[in-house]
Amino acid sequence: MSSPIRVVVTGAAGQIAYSLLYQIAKGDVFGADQPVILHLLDIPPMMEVLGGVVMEIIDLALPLVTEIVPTADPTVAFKDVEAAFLVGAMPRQQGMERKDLLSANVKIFKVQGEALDKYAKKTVKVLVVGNPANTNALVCSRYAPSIPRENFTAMTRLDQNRGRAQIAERLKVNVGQVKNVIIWGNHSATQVPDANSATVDLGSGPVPVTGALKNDEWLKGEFITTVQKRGAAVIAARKMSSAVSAAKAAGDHMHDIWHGTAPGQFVSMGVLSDGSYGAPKDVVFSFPVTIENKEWKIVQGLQVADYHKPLLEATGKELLEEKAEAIEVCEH
Ligand SMILES: NC(=O)c1ccc[n+]([C@@H]2O[C@H](COP(=O)([O-])OP(=O)(O)OC[C@H]3O[C@@H](n4cnc5c(N)ncnc54)[C@H](O)[C@@H]3O)[C@@H](O)[C@H]2O)c1
Ligand SMILES: O=C(O)CC[C@H](O)C(=O)O
Repeated sequence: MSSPIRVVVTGAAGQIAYSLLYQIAKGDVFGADQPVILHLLDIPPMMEVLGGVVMEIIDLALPLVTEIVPTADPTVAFKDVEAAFLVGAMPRQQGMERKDLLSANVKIFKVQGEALDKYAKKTVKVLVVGNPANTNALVCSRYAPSIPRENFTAMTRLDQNRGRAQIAERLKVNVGQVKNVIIWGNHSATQVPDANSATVDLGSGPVPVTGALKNDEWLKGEFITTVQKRGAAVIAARKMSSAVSAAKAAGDHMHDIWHGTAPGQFVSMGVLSDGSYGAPKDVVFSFPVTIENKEWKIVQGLQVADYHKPLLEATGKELLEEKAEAIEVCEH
C-alpha cells in the first residue's frame, strides 16, 4: 500500500460530491491500492449536512479512506492536497442565464486559487467542475501563481461521455466500443462535439465512426446540438443540474490525469490554450489531449472539418468574452 494522499473536494455537501466521494473512496480514481485522506470543504451553513455526508462515508466502511477532514475553512481544506476537485459553486437553475452564474461563481475561484497557492502542494492537480468551468479554471490558476498553470484543467469529460453515448446508441453498439470523440472549446452550449476522429470497434479493431455511421447529416446537425444542449435538457427534466453523470466524468478526468491515457486514445479537457487549431491563446479551451506522467499534451495534426471551423471560432470568442467579464468581476 502506498502512503495516503490528501484529496480535497469542494462543494462536498452538494449533489455532485455525493456521488463523486464514493468513487474516490472506493479507489476508482486514484487506484485500488492508494489510500486517501478526504478533505471536504463547504460553506458554514452546510456544516450540518456535511456532517451527514461524513457519517455516510464512515458507514461505507471502505479501507482506502484513512481520514476525513470536513471543514468550512479553505486554509484547512487546501493544506498539502495533491489533488483538488473544485465542484463547489452555484449550479444554473431553470430561467437563470450563464451571465448570472459567472458573476456569482467566479469570485469563489479567485479565493480558492489564492488558498491553493498558499497551502496546497505545488504539484497539485486541480480539476474545475463548478460552472462556468473553463473560465473558473483560468481565474483559479491566475490567483495561484506558484503552481504551474498546466496543473489547472476544466471538465468537458461529461460532454465527451455524452457524445460517445449518443454515437453508441445510434450505432447500436456498447459505449465502450466508441473512442476518441472530441469536445472543442467551452463547456457551454457553444462547445463543439466532433466525431470525425472517433473510432468504433465493430469486432475487428477500430474503424472510423464516420464510415460506420454513413450519416454525415446527423453528425453535422443533431449529434452536435444534442450534446450541446444535454445539460439544459437534464435541468429541464430533473429541475436540477446533472449530478451522477457529472461525478462519473470528474472521476474519469482525474483518473486519466493520474494514470495516463491508453495508447492510441485521447480524451478532451479544458486546458490552457497555446493557440493550437486557431483557438485564442490564454483561455482554458477544451482540446483532445494525451496524458503521460500526469502531464497533458494537446494532440496535434487532426483534421478539423470546414463546417466545424466557424463553430470553433464562436466558442473561442465566447471564452474571450467570459475571460474579460471574469477579470472585471475579480478586480472590482
Ligand atoms: N463541468 C461540468 O460538466 C458540470 C456538470 C454538472 C454541473 N456542473 C457544475 O458543478 C457545480 C456544482 O453542482 P452541484 O449540482 O453539485 O451543485 P449543488 O448546489 O448541489 O452543490 C454545490 C455545493 O457547493 C457549495 N458551495 C458554494 N460555495 C462554496 C464555496 N465558496 N466553497 C465551498 N463550497 C461551496 C454549496 O454550499 C453546495 O453544497 C455547479 O456550478 C454546476 O453548474 C458542472
Ligand atoms: O447549466 C447548464 O446548462 C449545464 C449544467 C452542467 O454543466 C451540465 O452540463 O450538465
